[in-house]
Amino acid sequence: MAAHSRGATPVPPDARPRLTVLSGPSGVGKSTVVAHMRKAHPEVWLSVSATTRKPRPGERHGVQYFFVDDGEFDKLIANGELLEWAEFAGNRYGTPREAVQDRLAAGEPVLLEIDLQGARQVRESMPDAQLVFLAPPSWEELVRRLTGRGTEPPEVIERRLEAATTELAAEPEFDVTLVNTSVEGVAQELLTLMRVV
Ligand SMILES: Nc1ncnc2c1ncn2[C@@H]1O[C@H](COP(=O)(O)OP(=O)(O)OP(=O)(O)O)[C@@H](O)[C@H]1O
Ligand SMILES: Nc1nc2c(ncn2[C@@H]2O[C@H](COP(=O)(O)O)[C@@H](O)[C@H]2O)c(=O)[nH]1
Repeated sequence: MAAHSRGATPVPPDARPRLTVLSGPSGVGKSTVVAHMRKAHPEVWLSVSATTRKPRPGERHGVQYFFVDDGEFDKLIANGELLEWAEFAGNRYGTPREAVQDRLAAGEPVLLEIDLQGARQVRESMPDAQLVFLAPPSWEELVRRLTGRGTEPPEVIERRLEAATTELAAEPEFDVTLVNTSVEGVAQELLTLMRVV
């Protein structure tokens, strides 16, 4: 099944987007889509963020995230080591700057999977970045996915859904919207937008 896009793809045919940002409400399926895409295309480089969130079962330091405490996160900010950072649902998350810059300098496509606040910061600091919004097929399906994942207690789900209303309202700020009806379809669309295939 194909993914649905809203709006024309804004990428000029002769340009290779150098930095792509994938955002969307918690539970919409960003990590699932990116994992699917990278299974077939391991050459797509995904930035590993730093976070103060505690690891979920199975998550490993340096793979899904660099898990740091508040003091370490403060130092990353103070030393200018983060390209962007934000507080989301009670934890802080940020993109390590140097690794992104190294990849861009090497001419490789770079993917960031970050929240709306981070996407806005990247838009400011790197106006050439391509901002992609991943939308759920419906609010009910978003709630189903976030709850069904089973990784957060009800009060955290509540906070994330509260943030989701703000994030969904910000969809028009993005260059393109992909509706996550099919993981395979969205992964394919993302590869096309990144000019990987
Ligand atoms: N197209 C889809 N159809 C049905 N279920 C899906 C689809 N895409 C993802 N899911 C499921 O939705 C749940 C949330 O997905 P995922 O963890 O990838 O979301 P996320 O956007 O990365 O969330 P967060 O921002 O909280 O990290 C998972 O259980 C995943 O298997
Ligand atoms: N602004 C940033 N947001 C980030 C970053 N890394 C992840 N995220 C976003 O946080 C939420 C919650 O993630 P979870 O793993 O706790 O479910 C989600 O929207 C991520 O996309 C980052 O470096 N900067």
